[in-house]
Amino acid sequence: MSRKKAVKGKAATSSPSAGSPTGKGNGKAVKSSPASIVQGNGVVHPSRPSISNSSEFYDIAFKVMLVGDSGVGKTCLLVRFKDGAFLAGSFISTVGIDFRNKVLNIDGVKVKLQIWDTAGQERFRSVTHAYYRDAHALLLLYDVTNKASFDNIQAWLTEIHEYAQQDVVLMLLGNKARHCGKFISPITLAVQEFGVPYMETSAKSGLNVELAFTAVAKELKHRSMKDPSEKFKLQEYVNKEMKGTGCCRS
Ligand SMILES: Nc1nc2c(ncn2[C@@H]2O[C@H](COP(=O)(O)OP(=O)(O)OP(=O)(O)O)[C@@H](O)[C@H]2O)c(=O)[nH]1
Repeated sequence: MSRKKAVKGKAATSSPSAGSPTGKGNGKAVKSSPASIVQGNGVVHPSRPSISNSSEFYDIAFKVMLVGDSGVGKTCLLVRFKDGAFLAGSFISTVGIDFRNKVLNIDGVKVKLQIWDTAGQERFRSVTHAYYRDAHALLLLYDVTNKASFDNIQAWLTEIHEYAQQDVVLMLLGNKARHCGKFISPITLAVQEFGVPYMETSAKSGLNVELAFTAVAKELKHRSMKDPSEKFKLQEYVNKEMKGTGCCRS
């Protein structure tokens, strides 16, 4: 297997807010960065991301997209995974889309994840639609403390079925969860009805964040290697490794 070199992008976000597939949202602050690939008018050019070289080598690479309502914690989840830090303070909504890379060692194979952080706001929906078809995996986030974000899951799933590849790896993440015993919240129970692998995370504490990306990387690696001797079941793996049941907010 020839080893390739990873490239690194910078996360960048911005704008006022309000957004979900159903148009609901919560108005917030503005943030921007010179590394953002969003142009002045909010139009994104998928073929011209801002990238810089990095010295990390990898064997296989995949694109993973973070989607979900504005404010559920997509940017924070990515920052926690990439930098091990929590973006505390006032909520600054993402404008358009941006990405960060991380190379994971999955059973001796270097798997590069190029993780796209999308804006949850309705007004960027047409921009993010263009990226769905290239995504190998989608992490659909909701906020365990915000029922509206859970209620919007079905609308997000409809979008995903419309724009993403049929065989895309899909996982639901209930973010802002907290490890607090065996109690299982009504939302957690209801999420199981979607028949999509799910787990609960906290970008704030770091709970299960590494696991969410590792599980997806394992699934993608397993599919691409097509090794019949190696059986991998995403939900079973997550259930075995997951800490906490996420009944509380973090
Ligand atoms: N308590 C708690 N707060 C969180 C967590 N993750 C994110 N937040 C907070 O939730 C707010 C929104 O987080 P973001 O990561 O900006 O949300 P987003 O989904 O990227 O929002 P858009 O960019 O508008 O799509 C911020 O104030 C974060 O500090 C978490 O795990 N626990």
